[in-house]
Amino acid sequence: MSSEAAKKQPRTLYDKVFDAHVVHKDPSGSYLLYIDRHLVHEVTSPQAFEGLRNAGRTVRRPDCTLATVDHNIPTDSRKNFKSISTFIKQGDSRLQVETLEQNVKRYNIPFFGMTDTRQGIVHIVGPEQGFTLPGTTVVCGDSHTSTHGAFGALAFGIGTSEVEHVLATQTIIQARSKNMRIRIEGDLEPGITSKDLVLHVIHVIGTAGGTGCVIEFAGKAIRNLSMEARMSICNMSIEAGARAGMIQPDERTFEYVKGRPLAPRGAEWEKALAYWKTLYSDEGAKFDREVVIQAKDITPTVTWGNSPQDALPITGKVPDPATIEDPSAKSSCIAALEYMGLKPNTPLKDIYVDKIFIGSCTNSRIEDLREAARVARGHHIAKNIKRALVVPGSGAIKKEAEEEGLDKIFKDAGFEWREAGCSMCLGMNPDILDPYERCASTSNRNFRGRQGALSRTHLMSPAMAAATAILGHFSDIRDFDYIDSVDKPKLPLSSAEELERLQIEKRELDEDLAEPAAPHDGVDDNAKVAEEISSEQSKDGKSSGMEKFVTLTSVAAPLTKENIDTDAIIPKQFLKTIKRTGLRKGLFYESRFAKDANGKMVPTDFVLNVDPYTHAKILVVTGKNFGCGSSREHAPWALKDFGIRSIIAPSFGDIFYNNSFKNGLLPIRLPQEVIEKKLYPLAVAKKELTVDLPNQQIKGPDGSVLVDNFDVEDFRKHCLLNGLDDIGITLQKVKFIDDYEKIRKSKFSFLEGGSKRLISPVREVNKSIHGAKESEW
Ligand SMILES: CC(C)[C@H](C(=O)O)[C@@H](O)C(=O)O
Ligand code: SF4
Repeated sequence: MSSEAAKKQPRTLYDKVFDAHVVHKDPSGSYLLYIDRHLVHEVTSPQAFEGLRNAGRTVRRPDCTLATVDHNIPTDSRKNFKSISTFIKQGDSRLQVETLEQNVKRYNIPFFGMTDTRQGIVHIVGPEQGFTLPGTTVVCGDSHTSTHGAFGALAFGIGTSEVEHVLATQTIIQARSKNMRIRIEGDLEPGITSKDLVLHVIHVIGTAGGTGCVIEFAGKAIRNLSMEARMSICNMSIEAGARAGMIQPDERTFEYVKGRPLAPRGAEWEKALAYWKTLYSDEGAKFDREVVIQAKDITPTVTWGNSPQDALPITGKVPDPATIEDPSAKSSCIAALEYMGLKPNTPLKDIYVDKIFIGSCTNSRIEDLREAARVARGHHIAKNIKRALVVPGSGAIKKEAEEEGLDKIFKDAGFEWREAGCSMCLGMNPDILDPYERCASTSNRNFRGRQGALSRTHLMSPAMAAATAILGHFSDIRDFDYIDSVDKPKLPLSSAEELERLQIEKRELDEDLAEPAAPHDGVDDNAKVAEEISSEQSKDGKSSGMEKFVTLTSVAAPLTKENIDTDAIIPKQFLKTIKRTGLRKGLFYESRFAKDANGKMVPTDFVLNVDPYTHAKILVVTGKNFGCGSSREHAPWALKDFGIRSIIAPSFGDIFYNNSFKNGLLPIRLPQEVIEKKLYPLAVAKKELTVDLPNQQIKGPDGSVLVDNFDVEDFRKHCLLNGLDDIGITLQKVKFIDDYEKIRKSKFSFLEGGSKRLISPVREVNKSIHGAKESEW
């Protein structure tokens, strides 16, 4: 079929955006895609800039790039801010922030630093500035880049090697994903938010439900949502395992974009609009998978376990493992309940918490803060709440909220009103939970240790988190006593009798779950660990480059868990490095080390601590979705540092899978039963396996072929066998990139200029973002 004929076939929204960005199709089937918008933050970029520098390369399109700091920065008031060196107390955090500042200066990249009102979480800032536009390709070294799909953009997270690739070439090497559509039919019931919707979806399809797919969210309930709500949904498509989430752009989208500082204007706006209106899935377009959900089935939803799919209606009870038949689901449930300190069958409404976090790239937009403030108005946080943080997603949102008086409502109610950043979403800054503390959080991940070592996170909407702060325990937001006027007397929160009953139950539960003395693995320990890493790191500063992979023979360490996320492979405190090496110690840190009676970290009996697996070069994992979650390339770096070169599992998180190849690691997908029957028993028996890449075979200790013709894309195989650097290969195709840019300049002229149209630096902005005159920026 000619490519013209192919284009006339009905296409999905994803296909259309993908096709419009193809720079070159390799005979092996992989594509080189042009990237319109590249967002950069301090955690995943230092090694990329370093690689660029070492290779003598430069940034191809600073005007298509926009940088900000978000993960590491303290959220304390910046009123007395003098300099980064005095403001950021944690040395490793400071180094990452300062390194980004140096890099943006060196490469002339538009940047929102700590004194700029526009600074904020990278996924809040892009849309807010009009940098994110419909139909564009958007990437960032961050898994929640999927957020920008709410505009009908193809937006996905990438690893640090890919960040380097985009900086150098403005392109990325991609395979086509599958098309999946999730239709939410009908209307949401009153009180139900986009967060409830997306948690419900993930519960239905599972955290691996979207693996290998780009999900288009459609249906009446989606069309009726605001842009903020659509962003929250696309944001969490990564938690459903998808490469990206997308929503067809419509009048609401155009209305949101119009007038933003970087949005096209005048004739360019009209040209853009005409194009954006062609961005929808054609009648008859083929979806590889369709899921239909009735909006009326969605209730206020909270999570109880350590995976976003562990979500239940607030009217429900903590699950009882005794009722679960599937052995691996049963054991996951038992482990999650133990970690979360929950008893089976406890009504969710009876769960008390210690801290509240309202923030993150999922739920820190103005609409979220308005919802939470409506709940907080006229009330006060309950006595058992030790801290309740409200962290706006950006300086601009903070300012807008203050203009509306939301900060006052929160402060009067006992909440802390903080400065913009990622904050307690993953606690790379000082905002963390202490061990065993329980938090009602509006963020997106409830992984073990995510908000601090041994922390317990429950995900929910901003309104539900605010109500939890007021009542001290979870509650059904549909029953909440809103005080719409502050003059109205405060309503009793719960009857005295009920409160007493809940408190007695909580005491009983606490006694039942009497825990060992809490090890404190907070900031101080993190700083210590980071110091150790720096001293381990190689001094030459070179990127580790790409090692050849041909054949590999080794014992294989067996792992049985499913959904092993990259937070578990390498926890957040190890991300504060500006090097790619020295991460061996951090690998599976929370599983490999625990405090002994004297508070000293000692090795556990985790498989990689047990001989001969201490020398294993292969991991055999029986559970699906290995490496899901965050895009941190530190996960394959740590595996490689430990000596692991190949991971065999039924499925992988997409970004982890990509990142592995970029570092000379070979991830192999095999059916679960093949792994369980043929490879796992040999791994447990400490026998050697051989991975033979040229022949795509796995052999047993006697040389017999156990797996023949395992799947690996030709291009990736070629690169691994020859130790080839992707960037070098792409730069050989620079003529195709030049040609694409010529066409882009005329066809998509409204994308030209990009971030370079920002006026910077800006210290004070007087108007709300929407409607501000360009000259004010
Ligand atoms: C630091 C970054 C790599 C990471 C991500 O990719 O998601 C972070 O934002 C997170 O939420 O865990
Ligand atoms: S998920 Fe959390 S840590 Fe990651 S970008 Fe969003 S706010 Fe930041």
